[in-house]
Amino acid sequence: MRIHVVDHPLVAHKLTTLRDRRTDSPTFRRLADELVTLLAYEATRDVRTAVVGIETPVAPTTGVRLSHPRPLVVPILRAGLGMLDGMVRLLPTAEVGFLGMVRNEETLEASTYATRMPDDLSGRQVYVLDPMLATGGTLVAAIDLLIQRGADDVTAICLLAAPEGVALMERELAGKPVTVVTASVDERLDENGYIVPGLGDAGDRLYGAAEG
Ligand SMILES: O=P(O)(O)OC[C@H]1O[C@H](OP(=O)(O)OP(=O)(O)O)[C@H](O)[C@@H]1O
Ligand SMILES: O=c1cc[nH]c(=O)[nH]1
Ligand SMILES: [Mg+2]
Repeated sequence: MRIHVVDHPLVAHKLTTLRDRRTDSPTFRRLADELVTLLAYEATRDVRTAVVGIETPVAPTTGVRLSHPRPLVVPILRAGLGMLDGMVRLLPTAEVGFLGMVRNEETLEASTYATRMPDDLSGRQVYVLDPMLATGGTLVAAIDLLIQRGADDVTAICLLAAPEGVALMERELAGKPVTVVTASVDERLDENGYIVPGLGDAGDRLYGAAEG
């Protein structure tokens, strides 16, 4: 597994406002959207392309286009949905699948409540969107499923990560074709499994507190 922490002043600037508790939901949504586009620019450095021939108004030449099969983008509901628009703005032809996952607030175990994506991902390049890599339970389970279905290149884009989650991924996904791209690896997790300093509950800050 590889990890890439994007070191860029615009990323740091947007992340600082995102972390600020005074930032309201509409601003938080806009910043998450802008930030994912910047992270996605780095995360798609190895997106697969094919050489094509074209003609400009002046001369024939060659260029590149995204190759087939198209990349699959998988936001992890709920909070990952806040990253989808920013991602598909950069990859408008990507196919989109959905994974609904929730972490039990006491045990911190992740469970899956919805899966809507192709059964066969053989040879597919997949981009998983989840703002928070905390204990890592959610992303490990999500990526295991994608690899079981045949994905051979998985990149997780996270706004924030905790060292504990990165370590779990390194342990559980060792030797697998997985990359994590994030704006920051923070200090630690607190006793409730929240990233410190973090930004709080990403789902709640995007969409309001969830019941049930
Ligand atoms: O690394 P982990 O310890 O597994 O935690 C990370 C997960 O927790 C949050 O989801 P949450 O369960 O709060 O669901 P939500 O997106 O519906 O708010 C977050 O969006 C991640 O998916
Ligand atoms: O800090 C955290 C940890 C998990 N999920 C969140 O939304 N925030
Ligand atoms: Mg949440």
